[in-house]
Amino acid sequence: MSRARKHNTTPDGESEETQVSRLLIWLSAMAIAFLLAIGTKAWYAGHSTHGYTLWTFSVLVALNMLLFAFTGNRVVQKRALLVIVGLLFTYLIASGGESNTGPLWFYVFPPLLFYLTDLKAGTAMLLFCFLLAAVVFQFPQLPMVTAEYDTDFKIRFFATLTFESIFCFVLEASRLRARNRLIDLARSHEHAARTDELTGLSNRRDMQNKLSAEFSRYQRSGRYFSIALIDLDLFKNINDRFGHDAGDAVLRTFSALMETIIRQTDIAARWGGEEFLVLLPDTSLLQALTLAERLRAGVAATRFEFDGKQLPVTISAGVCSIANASTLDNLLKQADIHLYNAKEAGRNQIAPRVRSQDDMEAQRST
Ligand SMILES: Nc1nc2c(ncn2[C@@H]2O[C@H](COP(=O)(O)OP(=O)(O)OP(=O)(O)O)[C@@H](O)[C@H]2O)c(=O)[nH]1
Repeated sequence: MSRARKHNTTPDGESEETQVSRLLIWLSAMAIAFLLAIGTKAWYAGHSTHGYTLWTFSVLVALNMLLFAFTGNRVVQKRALLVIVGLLFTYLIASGGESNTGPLWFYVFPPLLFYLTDLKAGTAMLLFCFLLAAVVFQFPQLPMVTAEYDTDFKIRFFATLTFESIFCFVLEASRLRARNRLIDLARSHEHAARTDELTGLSNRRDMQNKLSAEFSRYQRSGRYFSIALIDLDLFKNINDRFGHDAGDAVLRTFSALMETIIRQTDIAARWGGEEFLVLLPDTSLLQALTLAERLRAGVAATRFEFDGKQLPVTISAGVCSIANASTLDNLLKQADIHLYNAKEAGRNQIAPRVRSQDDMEAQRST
């Protein structure tokens, strides 16, 4: 099985590895039934050694199933099954099975190999099996080799098996290609569903999920978090005076600037239009206010330009900590109220204004 297949889930949410496991169980069960039935038939037909050998293989397959049931180790189960099947086919070719029809079972091997291993390993194992068959066919006097096949059979056997192997290889390769393309497509769709196209930040839906996750974490562990709701001031004027493209450029530049200022663990999202929300895990109100102030000052100190013209860009922000809000709704409402207050107080500022902040500014101005 290909490496890429191992970590993926099917549309119904089941991992492919689980599907392979289920298939392996079915294959093993079928193999046991077949081996028991054909072994019994051989035994009744007087080929008791052949019958006993097939029964022994059915016991080995059953033991492998039991081993998997106890250990849950799929890799060992797959490898062991391949070894058992490989030994069985070697025996069937060497002994000829009943009426020299043993090699016919070999046709089961190519699809099974490609399904259980990847293309490279499957091809290598198939080549080894071809070599083994060639040796058995060519040297019937070898120890343990009891069958002899006529030339016509050998040629037809190799020709048809080669055709089947190439066919299986091409099918598996195109299946893998199509599957990888689907996975890439699903990934890019998933990314697009979470991302704001213009700024590359998380979009509102993604932020809502992250807020819910953070709130659950807070409920479980009591670890505080804060949010900052940020709005670009008089953004309509920028659009009106410099054009929509200039407005878009401001949104992009601001997003990039914000990402350089916040911590890696903080998450910034475009909440809608010219509004942004930053989620600050493990952050108190005071720390969040400090970060928001740093952002405000950073924006005020940055030269936003479009088409050689300087654009007047400032931000206002409302900050709130979960410590001051019992629910997510309340947290967002309070941040919105603070943002409104910041706008009302003249824009280019952060709210709430806590005493320490006021004090610092008062100290600075004296
Ligand atoms: N260029 C651009 N403009 C946008 C985008 N999304 C929203 N806007 C504009 O943002 C402007 C927001 O204007 P308002 O809600 O009046 O707010 P404001 O002009 O920022 O004023 P205050 O918020 O009170 O400071 C509107 O003109 C929207 O068209 C966008 O993706 N690109």
